[in-house]
Amino acid sequence: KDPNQPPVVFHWFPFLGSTVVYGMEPYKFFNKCQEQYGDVFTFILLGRKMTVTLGPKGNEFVFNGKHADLCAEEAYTHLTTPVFGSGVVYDCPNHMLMEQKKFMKFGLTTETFKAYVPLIKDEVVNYFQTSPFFSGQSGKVPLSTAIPQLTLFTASRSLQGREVREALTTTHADLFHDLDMGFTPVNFMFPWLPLPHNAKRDRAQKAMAKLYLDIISRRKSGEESKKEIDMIWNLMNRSYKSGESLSDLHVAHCMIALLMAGQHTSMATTTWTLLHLAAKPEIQKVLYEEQIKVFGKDLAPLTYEKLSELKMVQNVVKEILRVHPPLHSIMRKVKSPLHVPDTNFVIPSTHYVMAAPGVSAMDEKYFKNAKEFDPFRWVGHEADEDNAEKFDFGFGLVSKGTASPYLPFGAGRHRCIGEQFANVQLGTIISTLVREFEFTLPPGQKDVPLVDYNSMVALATAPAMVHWKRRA
Ligand code: HEM
Ligand SMILES: N#Cc1ccc(COc2ccc(/C=C/c3ccc(C(F)(F)[C@](O)(Cn4cnnn4)c4ccc(F)cc4F)nc3)cc2)cc1
Repeated sequence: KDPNQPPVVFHWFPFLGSTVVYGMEPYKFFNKCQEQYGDVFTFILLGRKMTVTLGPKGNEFVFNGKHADLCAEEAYTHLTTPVFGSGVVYDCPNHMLMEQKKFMKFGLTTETFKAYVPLIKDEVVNYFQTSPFFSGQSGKVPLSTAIPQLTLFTASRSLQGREVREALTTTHADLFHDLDMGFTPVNFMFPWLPLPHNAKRDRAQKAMAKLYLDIISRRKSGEESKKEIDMIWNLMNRSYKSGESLSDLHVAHCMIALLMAGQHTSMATTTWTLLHLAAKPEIQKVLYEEQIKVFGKDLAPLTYEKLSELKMVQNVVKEILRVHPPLHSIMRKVKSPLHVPDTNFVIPSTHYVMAAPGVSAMDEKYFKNAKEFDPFRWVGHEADEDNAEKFDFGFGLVSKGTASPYLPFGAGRHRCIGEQFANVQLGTIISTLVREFEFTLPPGQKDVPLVDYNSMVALATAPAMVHWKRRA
């Protein structure tokens, strides 16, 4: 027992360690360990030594650690590169990822969001006008089936572009599913296992990349006029500071990365939102009244400018991300022995570090009635992050999120660049659905379903059924 190393969580079997109890219920595991060992402890995850640092200071330690000491690409590349493709995100040096994120942000401007809102709204209306789950005056819908389709259609029509939208519902629908099956924690643990689903994943990755390459070459030959602004147009013909251009293949791989990023986080967040609104109809009423206040009693069409006036929609999204942050574990590989501030601990370079911002986001110390879904708690805190300290890592100013208990989009060098797009997509979907329907949980069901942690993001256990009724 080395006094300079964090305590190791008790476990019966070497290698397996705490894998199952962590994998099944990460938060229950983290809270139990926090009570027993404090904010810094090490557990064994399939033979890997994971040193967890909890609380605002623990979040700060991982998110704002020096890139020389903490490496994201070594922690994630086995999971992401087989799915996204080579040469991008975690399959390249960090300074190139910083430039890729800068390119991506160039494609996520106010002008693009203004164009995206009507496209997203049309996809939502088209969905519930054609989906068998939404025929008649009332009915029920399994959100675990419906929402992944809704988020895929809305994100592909806007950010991905029309050709990708068409392909994902026809020629490439099954390929997307095969690729998606490869984006799972099991691969995180056993990337090298020659499982059949990995062969399908690899075939799907090549086919998806080819779809983007064909679109890019058609656009370069002038066949397609630049009448719409999607992320493919934005990434084409970009060059790094070194002068090296972002190749068409790497554009394709960045687009797959953005497709996977947006799909999993948005479908989880949209599903949890509808479940919590169904559990609290009084909040749906407040949202509906806000639509009337902002758009008039005839409910004028949604616009990007007006979305920012929908404070209650924003508070609902903030509260959903507090109670259900999609990414429950943030990991880095330790590159050199690392002292943990305010402790005697030095973490050796054989370890990984893990942050779990969701633990402090659900801690009574920072949020009263932390377990309660209460969007009103955010009223008056609209601009909290705007005052946080900001820094530019190469893709624009981001908040360093210094020692904050609430970091659903991370902080520092690896902070999310999709936050604004996610808020536009979620805000438009929620507003369009609330105008049209009232949702309730199935009769007799008191609360939202349990969390299924076996996917890449914290999902609602299927089928996540809700009942709906068309508004008069
Ligand atoms: C509710 C929606 C979302 C949430 C909660 C979310 C959360 C996060 C978090 C926590 C990180 C930091 C990961 C780490 O530090 O290891 C991150 C990074 C990132 N996210 Fe998101 N994300 C969301 C949506 C999106 C969307 C829609 C996109 C793309 C359009 C996106 C693209 C990215 C990228 C490119 C990174 C950078 C990864 C890095 O620098 O290592 N995210 N996101
Ligand atoms: N037996 C067993 C057993 C054991 C353990 C378990 C549970 O173990 C775990 C461990 C970790 C995790 C999730 C972490 C994690 C990290 C990174 C990423 C990501 F990189 F992919 C992402 O950040 C995602 N992202 C960001 N923004 N939007 N999406 C991203 C970045 C850039 C990008 F361009 C595209 C991206 F999409 N995804 C997920 C889930 C489960 C289950 C079973």
